[in-house]
Amino acid sequence: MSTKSVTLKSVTKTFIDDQNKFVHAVSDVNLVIKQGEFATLLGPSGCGKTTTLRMVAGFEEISTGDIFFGEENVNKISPNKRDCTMVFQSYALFPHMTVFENVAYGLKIKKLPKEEIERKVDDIFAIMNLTEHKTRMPSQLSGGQQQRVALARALVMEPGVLLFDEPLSNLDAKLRLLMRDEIRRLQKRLGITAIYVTHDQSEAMSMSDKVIVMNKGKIEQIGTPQEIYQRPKTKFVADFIGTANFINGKISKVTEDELFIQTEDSVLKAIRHGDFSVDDAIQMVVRPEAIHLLEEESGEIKGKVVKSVFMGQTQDYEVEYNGVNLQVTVHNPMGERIYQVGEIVSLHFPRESLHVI
Ligand SMILES: Nc1ncnc2c1ncn2[C@@H]1O[C@H](COP(=O)(O)OP(=O)(O)OP(=O)(O)O)[C@@H](O)[C@H]1O
Repeated sequence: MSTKSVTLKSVTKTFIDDQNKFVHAVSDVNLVIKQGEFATLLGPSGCGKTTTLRMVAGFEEISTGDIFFGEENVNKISPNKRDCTMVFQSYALFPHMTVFENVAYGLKIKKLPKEEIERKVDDIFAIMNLTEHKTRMPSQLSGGQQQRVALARALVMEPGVLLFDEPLSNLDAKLRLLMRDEIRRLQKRLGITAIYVTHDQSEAMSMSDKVIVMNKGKIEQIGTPQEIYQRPKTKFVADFIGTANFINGKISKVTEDELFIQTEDSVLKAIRHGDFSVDDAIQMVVRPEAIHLLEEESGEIKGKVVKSVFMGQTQDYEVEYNGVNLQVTVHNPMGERIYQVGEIVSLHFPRESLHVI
């Protein structure tokens, strides 16, 4: 299987809606997905992720810009000639064909010899444990099984690029988790380049080498799941991925690797990433699990507990600090001191947990 990189250069898509108005669905998207990489387009409904994927597949013509598979510009190549296959949310299996015939269909169209088709389909069935369902009709399979057949049908074509359009949305929560693992396992095993569209952040975080966060047709940030979570570039990214607390402040001192930030009543220290100057008004992002709560007398920075809820695996707090309610999560609270509503606590912000945007 010769997998390919995918490059988007200044790609835009403008639609004209029913009222003859322009809709800028995708604006100036630049992106490189390396060979064998699993990249996820993530963002809220309407951010342009499906349109981007459909342009890669060739289902949607691009308005301006270029798309490359490897070195080849595919702008003018029709979808059926592009070296990619798409797995859809709706499975899109042929209801009148058996599982075997569904998976063999694309190879038949390609006019491969019968024996080769049988060998390839059998191989993919073996990899995916689908052999026992070979002679069944799609209607005799569960949703999860149907989606696995749809995945087998895409993989058997040995495409240069594999595309996924929210493939797990129709499955129940437990099956979604299993399928995530299965897709990722197969993608790694085959070393195939994959582009995956979802609005589910945990899906994106758990599967991807690279996450591309989109908002209003533009890319907000590209990074590994860790980078996106720990070092969001914008407020939008911080807010969209996980739970984020925001603290306003002003830079009071800059050293080679640290920032000192003056808040209303205290000075906090953060690790410096990027260029900042003294007096810059900034906002810090801090995740709920990164804030430590200590007894009142243990530190200088004080807050008041306004909510304290036992959630089993965690104790979730809201702590009022400088007029803002911070979300604080303590994992594995067994054996930890539980603070009650109304108590004054000390807040500790480890410097690596404060990220300045
Ligand atoms: N054929 C079309 N004609 C007009 N506008 C369109 C068309 N297709 C998409 N749009 C608009 O383009 C924007 C981006 O749509 P797109 O489907 O790419 O978003 P999305 O992020 O995939 O959202 P969702 O998760 O809801 O599918 C939206 O404002 C949408 O209404």
